[in-house]
Amino acid sequence: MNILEIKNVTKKFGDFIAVDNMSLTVAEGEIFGFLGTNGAGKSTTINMISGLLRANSGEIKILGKDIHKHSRFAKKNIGIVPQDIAIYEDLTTYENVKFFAGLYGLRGTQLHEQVEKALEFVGLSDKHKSYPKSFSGGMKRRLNIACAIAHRPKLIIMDEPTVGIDPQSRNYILNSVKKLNEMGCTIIYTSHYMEEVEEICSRIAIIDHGKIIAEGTKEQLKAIITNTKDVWIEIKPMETIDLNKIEAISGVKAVQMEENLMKVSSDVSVNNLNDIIQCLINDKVEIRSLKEQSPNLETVFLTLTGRSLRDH
Ligand SMILES: Nc1ncnc2c1ncn2[C@@H]1O[C@H](COP(=O)(O)OP(=O)(O)OP(=O)(O)O)[C@@H](O)[C@H]1O
Repeated sequence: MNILEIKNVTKKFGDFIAVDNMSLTVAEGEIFGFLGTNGAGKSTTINMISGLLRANSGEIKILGKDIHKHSRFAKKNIGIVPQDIAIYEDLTTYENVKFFAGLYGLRGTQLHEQVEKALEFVGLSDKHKSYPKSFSGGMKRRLNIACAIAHRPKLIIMDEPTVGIDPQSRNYILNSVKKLNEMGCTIIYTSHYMEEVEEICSRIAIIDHGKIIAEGTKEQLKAIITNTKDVWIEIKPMETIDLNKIEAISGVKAVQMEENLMKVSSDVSVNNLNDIIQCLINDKVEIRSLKEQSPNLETVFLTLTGRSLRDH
């Protein structure tokens, strides 16, 4: 069964179209990745799913039921981990989770037990009585997750939960996502870190300017670009390169510069390495090293949008 169906949804802010006629389905049991640059429309989409924002047109269903006609049902079945940490610093860890779980109608022993379980799940049981003021960014994130899962929703939506946290908390969160999924939850995981999405997601939608421009398993997405090969060329720092000249070489699809590393994506059927090297030599650019790279989601994104996820 589909846990989420988005059909022809559009959201405008004034004249600006943040989400553009988007359609998408997520099946129960998936870890679904939402990959896009800042401003692509991910948070707007999530805010519409959670009922925080209303779409200008289109339809959103949770477990087959329209989210506005069945708003209580939808809220009960969704847990949102927002991008901006939403916790009360003057409430204790326990009180925070209790507050959010209480919003879903949990009371008494059941409320207490589920709050305890959620805290245990995120590894904050021993911080029960502490105030989150003193917490690290990673601990606040974990508390935020506990607040979103205590009412045991079937669909958990995480909006960039690993931004700005230490690597240890990041691993903790990624493992939590996998564990929640094994426990039967469906997860929508939003990120602009393609390594994370590649690691944990069963299916991925690449979103750009409010539109889904590609969707599928990572293998299916990579298949889009099997006709592309990448070469990384390291040059002497501070040297300038005329990228237009490289772009003009036969077979070259995209050129990207990151400090003194140049990435040239070319049509796999064209052998243009000599031309690229010759072009650099002609411009008296000193080459330090050169390597080929197999395709990943970053390459897919770059090929589809002409831009890098990392630029944002
Ligand atoms: N309330 C608003 N009023 C006007 N424009 C908005 C509003 N909310 C979002 N936008 C614009 O809509 C676009 C999509 O924003 P959104 O926050 O959904 O992107 P995102 O993919 O989640 O990126 P980020 O990772 O930065 O949150 C952006 O250009 C943003 O500036």
